[in-house]
Amino acid sequence: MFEAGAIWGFTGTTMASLMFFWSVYKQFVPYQLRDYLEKFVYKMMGLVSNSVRIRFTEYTEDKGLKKSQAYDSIRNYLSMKSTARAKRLKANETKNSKALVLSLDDHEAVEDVFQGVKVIWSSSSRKSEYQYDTNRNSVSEEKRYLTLSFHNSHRDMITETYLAHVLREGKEIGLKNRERKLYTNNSSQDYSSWREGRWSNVPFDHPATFETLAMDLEKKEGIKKDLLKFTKGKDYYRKVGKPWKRGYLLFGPPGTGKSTMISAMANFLNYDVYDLELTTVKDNSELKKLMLDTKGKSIVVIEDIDCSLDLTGQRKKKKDEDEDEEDEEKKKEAEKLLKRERSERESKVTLSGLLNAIDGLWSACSGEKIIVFTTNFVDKLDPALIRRGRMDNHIEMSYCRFEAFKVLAKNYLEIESHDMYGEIERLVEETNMSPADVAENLMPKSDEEDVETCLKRLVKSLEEEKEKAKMLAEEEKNKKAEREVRRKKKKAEEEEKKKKAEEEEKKKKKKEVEENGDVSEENGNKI
Ligand SMILES: Nc1ncnc2c1ncn2[C@@H]1O[C@H](COP(=O)(O)OP(=O)(O)OP(=O)(O)O)[C@@H](O)[C@H]1O
Ligand SMILES: [Mg+2]
Repeated sequence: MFEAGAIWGFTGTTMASLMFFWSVYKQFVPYQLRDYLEKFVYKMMGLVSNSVRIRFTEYTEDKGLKKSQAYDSIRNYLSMKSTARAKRLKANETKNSKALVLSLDDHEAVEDVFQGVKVIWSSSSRKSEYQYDTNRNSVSEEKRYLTLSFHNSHRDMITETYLAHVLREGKEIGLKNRERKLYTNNSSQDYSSWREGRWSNVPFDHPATFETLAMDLEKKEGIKKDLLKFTKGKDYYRKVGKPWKRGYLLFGPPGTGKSTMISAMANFLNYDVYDLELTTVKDNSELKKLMLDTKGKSIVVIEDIDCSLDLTGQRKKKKDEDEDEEDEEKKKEAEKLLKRERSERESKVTLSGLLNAIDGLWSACSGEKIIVFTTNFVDKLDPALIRRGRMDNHIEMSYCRFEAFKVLAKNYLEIESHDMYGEIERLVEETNMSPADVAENLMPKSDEEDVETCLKRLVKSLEEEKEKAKMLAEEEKNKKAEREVRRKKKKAEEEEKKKKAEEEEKKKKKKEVEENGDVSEENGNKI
């Protein structure tokens, strides 16, 4: 008995040669006859070969000549196979792709084996000469297509399993090779007046990675694991009935790497980034549309959420209570309030609108999405906004400690250790300096500056910072003591006032009693 594979091994190769022969020489046949002859040739081949052919065209004609996604995915898949096997390749510079895309050249064939079954892919093109341009001139247009040929006995496996495998793999390759984008929302005014899309984009090319991110190593590994688990969790999320998305809240003082972390996340996952500027969003429905316009495999970012909108329910109340806040803190707060008030005038997005945008019913439209909020003041956010399930992972970005310093020193000075490390370790653990400031000190300012100069500058800065912090703490202590004295004085004055008022009251009452007594005496005498 003959094995189907064996027959295909013989006839398949013959067929591929015949197809190749036909695709090369058909151009010499008048095009009026070509379709007719092609049908005939394929019919004859079908009779002797037992092979099945599926054709995938570059453009889907039924959708007004839209580029076929299946064709692109197959081309990506074949580019992987053909670079290794085919003799003639074609290099394309494709829009949205960061590298050249190599694919099968026209009239070239390549073999693929899946679950022990051999298939042949061939690439062809056909010139159609009955197209007309806008001036009614006849123009020829090349229509490309890929043909998959296989033995009839594998029809079910190929159509059900193999094709799904090819499309899936091809899509993955396409996503990996695509040029990633940084999107930013156009203000509602621009959007309506200029008829632009809701999002504008530029190529995303931030160099930050988890390797260059300075933070506690254990924490960093935890975040990477969490992200990887998320990307592989499609089935899991479906099983537990949750939309496939995850929220991260990054909080910490300025310059601790919150924005850098977002870029590192995007580079790690190969995702696009949507930087959502809430202050320019007109209202809740606009926000909903913006979110609907975002694609999967992306990170939606809202920076400085505490000053984007009036989402901080407790802020005013808290401000009244905490009269003892530092001056600097007050200044920052005032600035943020001003920014917020300005934004309130422009935007009518409310807390509930934002909550809906994050996890309303429709937010699950396109899966695999990460939402990141950043803030300098985590305590001031409404708990509803950051509860687990909405912001699943709360990550504190802290001042630079020794672990983080070592990463920065490796990035900026290419060193792993130095005699001064002991001193620096002690200083960074005692001082609150942001990684941004540490990095600035480590960066050589000229070619003459060597490692030692940079480390010395850092030590000097750390010492100054420590001294400053000490002075500030002292000042704060004095201020606190002064405030306590003032408070006590105020209390004593109030008590004195109260005492005086009580005495006055007593005197008044006594006088009244005395006067009333006189009157009653007078009245008594009269009676
Ligand atoms: N953890 C870090 N690792 C590496 N570089 C860092 C880190 N933190 C800060 N930097 C450096 O400092 C610069 C500023 O950091 P970044 O913008 O990420 O801070 P941020 O926390 O977002 O600050 P803000 O709260 O003001 O937005 C970055 O360009 C980066 O070079
Ligand atoms: Mg930032």
